[in-house]
Amino acid sequence: MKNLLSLLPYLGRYRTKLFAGFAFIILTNLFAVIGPRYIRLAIDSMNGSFLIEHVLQNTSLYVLFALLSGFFLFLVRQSIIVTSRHIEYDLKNDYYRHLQRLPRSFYDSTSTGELISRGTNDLNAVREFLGPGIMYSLNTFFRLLFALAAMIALSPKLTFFALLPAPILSWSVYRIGRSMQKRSKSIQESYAAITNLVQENLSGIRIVKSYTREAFEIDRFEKLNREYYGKNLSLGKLQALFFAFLTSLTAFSLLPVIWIGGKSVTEGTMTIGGIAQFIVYVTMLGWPIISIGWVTSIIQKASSAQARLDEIMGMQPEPGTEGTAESVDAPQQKGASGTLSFRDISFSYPGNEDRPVLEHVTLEIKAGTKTAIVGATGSGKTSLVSLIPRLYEPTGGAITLDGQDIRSLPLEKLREQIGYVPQVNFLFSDTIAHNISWGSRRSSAEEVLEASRTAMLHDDIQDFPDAFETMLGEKGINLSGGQKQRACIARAVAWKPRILILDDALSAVDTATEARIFDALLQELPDTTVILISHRISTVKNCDRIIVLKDGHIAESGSHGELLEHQGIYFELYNQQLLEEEILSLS
Ligand SMILES: Nc1ncnc2c1ncn2[C@@H]1O[C@H](COP(=O)(O)OP(=O)(O)OP(=O)(O)O)[C@@H](O)[C@H]1O
Repeated sequence: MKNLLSLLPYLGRYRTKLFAGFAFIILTNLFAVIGPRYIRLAIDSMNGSFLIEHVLQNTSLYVLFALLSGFFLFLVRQSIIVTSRHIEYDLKNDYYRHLQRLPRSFYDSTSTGELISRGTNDLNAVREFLGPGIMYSLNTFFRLLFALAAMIALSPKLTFFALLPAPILSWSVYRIGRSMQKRSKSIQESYAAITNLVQENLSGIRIVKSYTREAFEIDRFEKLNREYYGKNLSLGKLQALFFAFLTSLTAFSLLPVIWIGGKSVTEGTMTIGGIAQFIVYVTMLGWPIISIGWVTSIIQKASSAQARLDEIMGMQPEPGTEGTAESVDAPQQKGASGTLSFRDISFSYPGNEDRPVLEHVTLEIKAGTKTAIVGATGSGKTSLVSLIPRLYEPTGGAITLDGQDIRSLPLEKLREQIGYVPQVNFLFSDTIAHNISWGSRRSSAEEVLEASRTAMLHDDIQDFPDAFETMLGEKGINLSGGQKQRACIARAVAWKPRILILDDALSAVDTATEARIFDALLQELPDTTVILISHRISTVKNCDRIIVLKDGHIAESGSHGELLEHQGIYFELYNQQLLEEEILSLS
């Protein structure tokens, strides 16, 4: 229950509407409880003589109060349920905004399906609490308060007997409610697992199809779905039992009312109209008492859902992102010249601290130079460059940009200087023009055209049905692997970065084309500091400097000529690739 306290600031934002809703709940219940008084007066007015005016007058008043109660009930829904929708809107925005600010390392250990499930299923459970949950809790409270007061005023003795089943009711609500909470928590976990499976499967549908694992995946889905279905059925059964049990228990309350009430009428201590009024109250209390069980399950469900949301919302966002202290205090950087310096950098991935990936790397990359990083797979190339935009933080040492520690720069300002093309590229379901200008809020149509030329994608685009306006992805055409990679390079170029990082960015095109594209690219961007990761010597040989990484250390460094003279790892790699080319040309 205390998990729900984190919703207080949201409730506070809409306090006026909520207070109005609170007042409307009091009014609707007050009128609902006043109404039955006129049933008593109407019945008692018939005692001995039948005066139609009395009956009409009292029944009209009863109807009037019922109408007033209905009107305020309408306003209750308008204020409380509408507020819950406002808060749901705020919560969704905050959740998504927070997800955007969480560090890259968070996404290494959390599945997308899990995050989607929390943002939909859990958030919906919280919304149900904020709307129906709060509304029915307050309604039950005031209905009980007013109806009990009216019942005691009529007959304290009869009220006592009518309430005799109440302790059994409360105990049952508590016991069954706990069991329902356990089941709904387990349902939410199952739902998250299903979402994750579907999300992963649809993303990897090409692999599933190429390995003909459709039946296997259908089977996996069915298994999880059966589990989810079974859990829902078991909760449904429990709820059905719960409601049936509570409904019959409330009927038991009528027995003592009729028995002891009847005796009071014969003794002359109560009128028949009084008994009728009393019975209306007892039936009036039926639904609020039953809804205690329902509201309990809503609250319990929302409490575990909020705990799951808080787990994510409590995670530390990336330091220096908008709204955090670091970005406010940090000095404003107006465009760097692009000299990067790695000073004694060590690094291991979060959670893998015993496995160092980089150790004591010291390296200076001068502004405007072109540096290549080569090395065996797993030697730490991607890890090294991912420290530049601070996707991860080094465990030792510091990186400076134009002499300034990058940790002291606002993250946004730092990343504004960098164009990063990762190994695994990604394009959005949007037009090719929007994909290229995406992020670079300042790109004009000419700049998009220019960037596509630099990435040597322009000719391909002209062949697309709607040129730059061609839709990509789900609703549009699919690009070839090489075209996708060049579109991602064009996006980075359109960003006009000071520093351009290309991580194996053209692996899907042949060696000669890769070298040609890079040579052109390097010439087009004379002032940009370029860091290029590639396995191909033909691509890196024209760079100013080539760094050879081996097991997280810099093993060699120099120009193509210098490294060949050195006759080390690079030399071996060169000869190996030369040999491969010769064999290929012979075959
Ligand atoms: N997110 C991660 N969490 C934990 N370990 C990781 C993670 N990413 C990479 N590693 C490990 O870090 C080491 C270096 O990986 P990295 O991707 O930097 O190598 P690389 O030289 O770029 O390799 P490749 O040429 O295959 O891309 C590898 O041992 C890899 O298993």
